[in-house]
Amino acid sequence: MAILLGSIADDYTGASDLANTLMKNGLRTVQTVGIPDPSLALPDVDAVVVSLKIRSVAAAEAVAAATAADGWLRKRGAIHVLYKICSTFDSTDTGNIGPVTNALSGGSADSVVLVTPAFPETGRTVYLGHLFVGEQLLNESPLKDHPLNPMHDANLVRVMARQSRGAVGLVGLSTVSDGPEAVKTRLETLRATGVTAAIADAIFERDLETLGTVALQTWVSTGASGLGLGLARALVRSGQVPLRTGATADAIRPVGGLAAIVAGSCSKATLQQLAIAEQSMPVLRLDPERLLAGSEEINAAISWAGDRISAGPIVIAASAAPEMVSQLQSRYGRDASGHAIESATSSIAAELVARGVRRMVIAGGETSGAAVDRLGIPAFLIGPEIAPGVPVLRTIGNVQGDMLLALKSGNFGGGDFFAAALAMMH
Ligand SMILES: Nc1ncnc2c1ncn2[C@@H]1O[C@H](COP(=O)(O)OP(=O)(O)OP(=O)(O)O)[C@@H](O)[C@H]1O
Ligand SMILES: O=C(O)[C@@H](O)C(=O)CO
Repeated sequence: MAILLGSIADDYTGASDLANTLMKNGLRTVQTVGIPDPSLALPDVDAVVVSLKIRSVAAAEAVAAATAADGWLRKRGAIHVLYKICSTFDSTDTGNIGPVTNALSGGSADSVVLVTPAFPETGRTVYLGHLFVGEQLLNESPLKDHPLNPMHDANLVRVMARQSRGAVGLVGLSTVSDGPEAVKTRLETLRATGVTAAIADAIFERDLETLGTVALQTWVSTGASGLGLGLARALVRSGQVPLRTGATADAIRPVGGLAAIVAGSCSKATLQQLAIAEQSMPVLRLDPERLLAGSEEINAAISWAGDRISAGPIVIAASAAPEMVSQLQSRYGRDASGHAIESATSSIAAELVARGVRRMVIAGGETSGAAVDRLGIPAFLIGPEIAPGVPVLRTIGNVQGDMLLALKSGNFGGGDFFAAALAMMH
């Protein structure tokens, strides 16, 4: 299998978001879970997105996993690798965007890595290096209360510099608006002053087309789905890939079986979606304290599901409002409580699949990563889009048989997302 574009995503929902964008912009794409086993048969594609679960792990671990995935993608012919990060730049001061970007560029002094989390379709824009989420600066948006990576600084040049070895520069909007040659000149100027990575402003898709054109001429870039859009359009425009439209028919063949939703995301959008789902489906709110205490709460959830699931879709959620999340974290620690709850929600997902669930929506990036790993799913075909950033996924090579999944990033989707997703998964 020879590919043109490779991507390494720092979480699984982000990977499906990017794969969806690449498909919509003309590239045949698959999403793998880690580096696939050589025996896994993958279809012929233009792009592969390798999903990793490295957003919130120690930097050295993230660098090792991303470097291995990069080697695998290059061996398959990738001419460019996009490190897919969150459109809200989720990371901490000891976080991984800087170290992984440095490692993938090989510390090369030849070019400056373009970095932009802009994704205008979901309201993420960057101006003078500052990230806006809708109309709010990042640090004033609900991301300030994120359970794992609270974001307190909207100035991405500063955020990235705190994580990086080399200096970080800015490619401002006026330069981006002047087109690819102006961006290249700016990068050259930055390179001469020792800058190794540059945050690029982008507000409209045309800005991302400019950045994609420039990035494609380099080895590596770092960004969210918006930069994926720019790279895909640049590849198609350059004639290296014929434009292909639409999800593969295979990806949307019905799988039957039972349907369930598992949520561990505490993001504002997910909390609203759960409140709306409560009006039309049975919803079980897990008790986080009891989840941390042992397996009784998991067993109780499975038994609750068993009594209801043959009658229609059910929802099981650990999600809680920011005040409750911080109370739990102050008692048990941020990482310990997050990981224990992810482990519990993934056990619940596995038990549901063992009881016949074949269509599943999982809300939250870390939550999805833990559940997909527990299920041992090796890869996904990309189906139609449910909401911006969230496609229907069909498993490839799954030992439990074919399943349809939707891995929803915490902040994505409208109020009726859960019902809308299930309506597309048969
Ligand atoms: N009630 C709770 N109290 C504390 N932590 C919780 C609770 N419920 C879930 N969590 C943890 O919060 C984290 C949520 O992160 P996750 O990535 O799954 O969602 P998200 O951040 O909304 O999604 P995304 O990363 O896609 O934006 C997980 O580690 C999860 O286990
Ligand atoms: O870019 C985004 O916002 C999402 O794909 C994501 O990574 C959230 O986890």
